[in-house]
Amino acid sequence: MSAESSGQDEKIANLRRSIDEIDDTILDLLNRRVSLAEAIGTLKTQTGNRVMDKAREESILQRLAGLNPGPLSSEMLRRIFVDIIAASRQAQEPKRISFLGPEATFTHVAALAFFNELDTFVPHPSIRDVFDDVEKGTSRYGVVPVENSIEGAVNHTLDLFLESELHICAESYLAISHDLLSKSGDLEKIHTIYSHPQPFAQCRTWLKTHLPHAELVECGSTSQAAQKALLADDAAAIAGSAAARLYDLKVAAPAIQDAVRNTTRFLVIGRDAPRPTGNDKTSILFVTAHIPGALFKALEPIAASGLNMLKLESRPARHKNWSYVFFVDLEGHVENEKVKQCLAKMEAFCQFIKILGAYPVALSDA
Ligand SMILES: O=C(O)C(=O)C[C@]1(C(=O)O)C=C[C@@H](O)C=C1
Repeated sequence: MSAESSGQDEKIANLRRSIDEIDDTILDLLNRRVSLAEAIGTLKTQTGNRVMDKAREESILQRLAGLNPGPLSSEMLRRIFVDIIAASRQAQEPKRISFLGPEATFTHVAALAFFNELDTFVPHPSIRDVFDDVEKGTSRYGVVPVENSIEGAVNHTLDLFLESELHICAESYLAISHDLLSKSGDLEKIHTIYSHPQPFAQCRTWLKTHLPHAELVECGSTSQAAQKALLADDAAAIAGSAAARLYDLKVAAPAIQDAVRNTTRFLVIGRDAPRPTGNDKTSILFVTAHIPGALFKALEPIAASGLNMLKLESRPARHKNWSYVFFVDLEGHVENEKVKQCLAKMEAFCQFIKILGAYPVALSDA
């Protein structure tokens, strides 16, 4: 190779580096633009306005044409921005969201609170069905429970992350309050109570004290329990207030759960990778190597880097007996240098490590 052509190659490599840097900035700006358009979309749908505003779009295109110094041609500029606006408009459209149903369960309430009420919410009978729907692209997001402050982890959700390519896009906490609901709202009339095993467990003391002779009948969900309570005058259901509204039941006794603070954490799953906000967490899963002190060694970089470990959970690895998968939530975003370096150090002590997502920390009142 001649000295001249190797000089040219280096020049091209340098120019390409500059182009890569600009592309990074364009990508960041495009995502910021889409996020702003999403926020406008939410406000528009809340106020009943149409998303499409042709006049505003045209004024954006005219304004940019007037500002364009070249060498980009006016025609190309227009084409590019027509596509950029189309992408923003698409992000403003109502989304399809799958959740662990049926309707009026706490997961449904969490999904409604997190997304826009005008989005389409689709109930599914199992957590796996929610994952499947988002994986296939039928729904853009899924909402699933992941842990309860009293009952602990929702193991099925954790296990599905092992196989799934979906990310955790967000978390959301919901204070769980169980009401005793019946057709008349009269406590004296109640002889049979329907509910899911979890609410029964969480209301044990109240039930023993106030309705010790009532027959307790387990159902697949609190919504199903509410439907059963509609069928007899002496029946009641333990369920949330959303079920009372949906099935037109009256509150015979409000907030009958034994613990004052009962909060469930839900995850929003999808393909988005949220940008750092300055107050984020990163969720990972890993399988340790079969060496003495493997877990200690795998976790040591977290302590050494001064990062807060927000959660540590373990589940049996199904491919091998007495081998475990660990789930860890770390303070910080995976794009932060400190988190990146910490994960790189952890890798040396893990057979397998997977980043499940980096997303904004949600407020919890628990
Ligand atoms: O400004 C608005 O009203 C928007 O909704 C944002 C936006 C855009 O991407 O700039 C998107 C859709 C509308 O048709 C007009 C403009």
